[in-house]
Order: sequence, then C-alpha cells, then structure tokens
Amino acid sequence: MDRLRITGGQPLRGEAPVSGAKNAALPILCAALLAADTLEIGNVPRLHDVATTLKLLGQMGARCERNGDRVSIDASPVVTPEARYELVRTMRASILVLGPLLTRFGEARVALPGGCAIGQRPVDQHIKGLQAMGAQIAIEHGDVVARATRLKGARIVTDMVTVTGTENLMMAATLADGETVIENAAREPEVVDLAAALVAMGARIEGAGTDRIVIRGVDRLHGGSHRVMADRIEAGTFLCAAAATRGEIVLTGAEPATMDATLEKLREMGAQIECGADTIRLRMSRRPQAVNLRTAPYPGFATDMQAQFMAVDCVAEGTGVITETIFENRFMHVLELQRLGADIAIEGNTAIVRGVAGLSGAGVMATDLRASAGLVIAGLVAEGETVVDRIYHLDRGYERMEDKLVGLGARIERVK
Ligand SMILES: CC(=O)N[C@H]1[C@@H](OP(=O)(O)OP(=O)(O)OC[C@H]2O[C@@H](n3ccc(=O)[nH]c3=O)[C@H](O)[C@@H]2O)O[C@H](CO)[C@@H](O)[C@@H]1O
Ligand SMILES: C=C(OP(=O)(O)O)C(=O)O
Repeated sequence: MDRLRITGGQPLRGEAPVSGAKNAALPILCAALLAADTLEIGNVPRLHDVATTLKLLGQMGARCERNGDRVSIDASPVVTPEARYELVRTMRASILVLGPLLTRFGEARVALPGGCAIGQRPVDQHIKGLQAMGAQIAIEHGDVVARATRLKGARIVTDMVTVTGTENLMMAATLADGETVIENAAREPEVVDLAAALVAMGARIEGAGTDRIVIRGVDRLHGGSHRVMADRIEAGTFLCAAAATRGEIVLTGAEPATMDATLEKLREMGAQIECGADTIRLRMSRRPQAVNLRTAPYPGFATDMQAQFMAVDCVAEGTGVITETIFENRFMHVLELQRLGADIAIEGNTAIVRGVAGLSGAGVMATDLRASAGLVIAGLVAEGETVVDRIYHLDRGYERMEDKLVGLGARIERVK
C-alpha cells in the first residue's frame, strides 16, 4: 500500500496548475449515459474516482476513450443499465448513474453505496425525487431497483440541500415528460457545471446556481462537448498548504470566483491574496491567525475544506472553533493531528483547536479523502518526518498531489 513520506519545514514557493474538478467531472461523465451519442469532455483529472466511473460506464457497454485530459464517451452501445456493488462500494458518486439510466432506459439497478468514514450518507432524497416523477423503486438484495415507462415532470422539494441528489434529479428530469422544478436545490458550482454540460447536449435547464432549478424535458439528448471547471477544493488545499508553511504560491487554471468562502477565511488568517481571472497568488508572511468556521452548503464554507483549515488552525496564533454541520463523522483526522502534537478538543460537532508553536512528525493514517489532505498539510509544517499511510483515499481526489507539491519545493515522496 502506498504511503507519503514528508519532511516538514519547507515554505511552499512557486507555481502549480489546478486540475479539473472531481465533483464536476464525475456527474458529467455519468451524464454521457443520457444520449445515444458521443460526449466529449475536456479537463478531466486523472483520478482514481474518474477511472472507477469509466470502468462502471464500460461495464454497462459504453465506449470510453481517454486522450490526455480529454475523455470521449459513446453511450450508444449501453445494454446493461446496472451498477454493481464491487465498484459502487469504492465510490459513493456511483449513485449518479441512477437518474440517467432510469430516464433513458426506463429501468436501472444500482447498488446502494452504504455508509462511509465521514457519515451515513443516505440516498433517500434521490429516491424520493424519482418517485415523485413516477418511478417505481424497491430495494432488492442491496440494490436500488427503479422502473418507469417515462418519468413525468414534478415539483420536488428536498428535505435538505443535497449536491448529488440535485444532480441526479436534474439529469433524470432532462428526458422526463414535462417540467420539473427542484426546490431547495444545491447551488454548488459543480451543479452549474453539470447543467452547462447537459445544455450542451440539448437539455433545457434554467436556474442552476440558485435554489430553484427548472428543467423542461425533451425527447432525446444529443452528443456535445464540455470542459470541466477547475477544482476549487484542490486549489483551496494548496492555498492552505502555502498558508500553513508561510510560503508564496501562484495557482494557474483556477476559478477564484467559485472560492469566495475559502479565500475570505485565508485573508482572515492573514494571507495576502491576489486573484486574476484564472490565477490566485497567496503570500503568507507571518504565523497564520486562527479562524472560526462553520461548514454549510454553497456559498457557505465547504465541508470538503474543513480538514485542511483545521490543519492550518493547529499551527495558528490563537484558538479556532470549527463546526461541522454537513456530515456527522467528519472529524476522523483529529486523532491523527493529535499524534503530530495538535491541541484539539471535540465537543459534539465542534472542534476547538488551540494553535501550538509547532507540530512534530509521526506516522499517521489517512481515513478519508480530505482528512488525508489535512494530514499532508500538517506534515508539511511538522518538524521532522511524517509518513501518511493509506493514501489511496488521496488518490481518489487529487491528481499528482505529491508531484505538484515537489514543484512547489516540498520534500515529499511516494513510498511503494
Ligand atoms: C461527488 C460529490 O459531489 N461529492 C460531494 C457531495 O456529496 P453528496 O452529494 O453525497 O453530499 P450531499 O450534499 O448529498 O449531503 C449533504 C447532507 O445531506 C444528507 N443526505 C443527502 C442525500 C440524501 O438523499 N439524504 C441525506 O440525508 C447527507 O448525509 C449529508 O448529511 O456534496 C458534499 C457536500 O458538499 C461533498 O462533501 C462531497 O464532496
Ligand atoms: C467527500 C468527498 O467526496 P465523495 O462524495 O466522492 O465521497 C470529497 O470530495 O471530499
């Protein structure tokens, strides 16, 4: 099993490119199932989750080809509207095939993804929304089994803001009979990016980026092309690493307009930040100031940035109070950060982080994707050597993370 060996203490300096967004690429790859035609997708990051999705689509019969950062998917030969547990269990986003398969083929069988390290993550809202559109749904042998001759447009109000739930229902509605309105929709930029890809395929969608999305169903979608947006979470992770190590970096190919909450918190920490249309320069010339934060749906502070900011708070001046409101078990990194000398107390869904003057390197275990990123940041500031184990979590969502960090002057290597 691969590990990352980090020798801390080096301020990050230089320039790094931002990759395409995992959380936009995955639903867009699944959207290819909606047409008996070819979808060309650019800026697709090389991630384990992308490979898993392509494998999943391939198992159904789709022809998937990768050429550099471009992926083309021809879903005309899809014959098996089915996603099996062996792949689904490794990636929760697999549930995103449910809406497209059901609306195009009138049937789908998708394994229930089950719980994961950060929480239970049920998919009841996906199911409830599809039922409102007329689908018959049953759970059989661990699979969601769905049928509908043709889905019908409906008004759907989700109980909470759900990102993949909004995406699944939006995709299902593109081929439904009539108009679907999704109220309490997720406003995440990745939802907007998916909507743009669907519109390029002939879908009629308005309101993506607001909490009310209106989709007018069409008879069929066609092929098209779309470039995946920049990964705001990857970009935020590198900015946190630069802030923690008191460095100066420039990110290229970024979309700062999608990163207000992250950039605001970094400024509050004392970072100087300058944004261009697609660049972000961050300079941190002193010890970061601890910040309080509370995760929330977009445009609030992203739960996917919580662990990384906690790592910075660990070495900041003062005390930061971090409240996680989205997932019930997303503090798995705390015990590992404590192994590096962090001073953190947990009370329910709140972590109280008292900044310490320095961390000291140790062996730590990655438990989920962003927890791993937080541990890498902590390792980059810790004195001595930190070895992060189980980095397969990291490979799910970061493209060449260690190469990019080496390019910024970090002392980090992958150990097989
Ligand atoms: C592939 C992808 O885009 N993943 C992102 C997506 O995950 P994902 O879409 O799975 O997360 P959701 O937005 O759906 O989850 C938000 C909350 O709603 C709950 N919930 C959700 C659906 C449902 O049917 N029932 C239910 O109870 C979840 O357990 C969670 O407590 O949004 C999360 C929240 O920004 C991010 O952390 C993930 O990186
Ligand atoms: C939780 C995440 O991803 P996923 O929803 O794919 O598990 C994440 O990207 O931080």
